[in-house]
Amino acid sequence: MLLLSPITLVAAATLLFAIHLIRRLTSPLSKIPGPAVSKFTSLVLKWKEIKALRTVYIHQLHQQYGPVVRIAPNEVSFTSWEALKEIYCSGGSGYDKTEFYDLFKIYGRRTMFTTLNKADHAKRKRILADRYANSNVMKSASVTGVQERSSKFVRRCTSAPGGVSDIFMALHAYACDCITHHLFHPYGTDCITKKEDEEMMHQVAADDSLQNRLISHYAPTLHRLFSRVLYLFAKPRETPLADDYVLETSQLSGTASFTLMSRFDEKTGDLDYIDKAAECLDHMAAGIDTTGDGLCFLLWELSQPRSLGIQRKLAEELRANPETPFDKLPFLDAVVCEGLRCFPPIPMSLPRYVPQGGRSIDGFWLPEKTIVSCQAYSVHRLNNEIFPDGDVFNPERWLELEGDADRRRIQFAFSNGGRGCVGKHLALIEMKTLLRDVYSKYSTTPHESMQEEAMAMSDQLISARPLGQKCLLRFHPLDVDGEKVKM
Ligand code: HEM
Repeated sequence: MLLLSPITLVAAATLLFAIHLIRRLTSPLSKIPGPAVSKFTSLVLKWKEIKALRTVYIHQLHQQYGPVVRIAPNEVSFTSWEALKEIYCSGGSGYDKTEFYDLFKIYGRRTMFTTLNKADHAKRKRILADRYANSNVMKSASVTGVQERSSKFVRRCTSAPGGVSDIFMALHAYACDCITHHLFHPYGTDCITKKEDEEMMHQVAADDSLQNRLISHYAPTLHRLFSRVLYLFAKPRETPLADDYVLETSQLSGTASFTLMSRFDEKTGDLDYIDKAAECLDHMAAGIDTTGDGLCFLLWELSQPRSLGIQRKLAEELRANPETPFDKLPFLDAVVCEGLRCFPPIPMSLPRYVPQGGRSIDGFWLPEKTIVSCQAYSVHRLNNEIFPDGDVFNPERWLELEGDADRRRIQFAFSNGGRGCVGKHLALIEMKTLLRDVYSKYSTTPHESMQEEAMAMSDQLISARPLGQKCLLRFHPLDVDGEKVKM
C-alpha cells in the first residue's frame, strides 16, 4: 500500500523527471544550437508536421541558429555542403534511412525507395536503375512519348475557354501520362484527355493522408485502436483506382523495350509479382507529384510580372533555336535549375541515422542512431556564398562560369549520392520539353482570381504542393515577333 501512496508516486515521478532532465542536459547534442524546447521534446516539431509546416519551421530555425540546428531531442538538421556530403554520399549512398520510410511501403512491400540499409538498396537498384539511365530515357521512343504528351498538355491549356486553365491539374495529368508511358507503354494512361484516367491520377495527387500517416508513424497503437474514429477527421491514404490500374497493368505482356516493365522480363532477382507492382506504383506516385508540383510552382513564378523579362529571354532562346535538342539550351537549363532550387518538389528533410560508433558532422559529435538530415529548401536558400540573394528567383546565376561546379554540387532537389532520385533524367526531359512547348509559342500570366496564398508551400509527407491545389493561368499566343497576339 505504501508503494501506491500519493507521496511515493509524486516522489517517483519527480525522480523520473529529474533523470530525464539530466539526460537531456548532458546529452552529447546539448551543445548544438537550437530552441530550448528541442532539448526536451519533439512535440513542437511534430505539431508543425501535422500542420504541414515542418519545412518552413526548420528553415526559420536555421535562419535564427545557423547551419546546424537541434530540432528535437534526437534530431539535428544541417545546411552545409560538408554535412550534406557526409550524410548522403559517404560510402556511396550515405547513412541508412530511418523507419520514417516505412510509411511508404506499398501493398505491404518494401520498394527501392523504402529499403533502409545499403545492402538491400543496392540489390534492388541493380535491377531497376538500367531503365532510368540517361542512355535509356533519351531513346527516341521514350522522348517521343514525352513530346506527344507535352503537345497534348499545350492543346488542353490553350483550347480552354479564354485560354485560362488550371495547370495544377493539367501538369499532374501530364506527369502521370509521362511516367506511366515509361513504366508500361503501350498501356500508359491518358489523363490529359480521358476523364476516367484523370480521376485515377487525381486520387494520387489530391491525397490528404498527411495527418493519418503521421499518427500511424508516431503512435501506432493509438492508430490501430482508434482507426475508425480517426477516419472521420484524418483520412488514410486511399488510391484504389491507381492500385488496381497498376496491379492489372503489371500482368500484361508486350511492353516496349524502354519501359520498366520490360526490364522485369530480363532481370527480376527474387521479386515476385506484387514486388514488381509495388515498384511500379511507387515510381508512378513519385513521378506524378514531384514533376507536377515542381512545374506548377515554376510556371506560376514565370507568370508573375516580376518574371516577364525571364519569360521573354526564354522565348527568344527557344524561338531562335527550334532545331536544337532541349538539353543543349543554356537558358532553358538555367530556368529549370533555378526552378528546382527555389521550389524543390521535395523541399523537406530526408532523415537518416548516424551509423554505429557515432560521427562528427560540421564540428559536432553525434552518437549513433541520432537522426540527421538536410532539407533542400534551406540548403538552396541559406548558402549565401554559393547562391547570393537565395530567396530571389534568378536563372541568370546558373549561366555564370564562376562557381558553376559549387552550384551544381549543392543542388539538392534530387538529393545526392547513391540514394538520389533515380527518375532525375526522365523528370528533366519532362520539364524541359514542356517549358519549350509552352514558352516558344505562348506567354503566361496569372488569372485575376488567383491569390498569392493559394500558391504557398504545403508540406505533404514527402513532397510539397501549392496550398490551394489550383493554379489558374492564362495562355496568350505569341506572334511571329514573339509579342503577345492582341485578342
Ligand atoms: C522534378 C521531379 C523529381 C524530383 C525533384 C525528385 C526528387 C527525389 C528525391 C529528393 C529523392 C530522394 C528521396 C529520399 O531520399 O527520401 C528521390 C528519390 C526517388 N525518386 Fe525522385 N524526384 C523526381 C521525379 C521522379 C520521377 C519522375 C521518378 C520516376 C521513376 C522518381 C522516382 C524516384 C525513386 C524510385 C526514388 C528512390 C531512389 C532510391 O532510393 O534509390 N522521381 N527523388
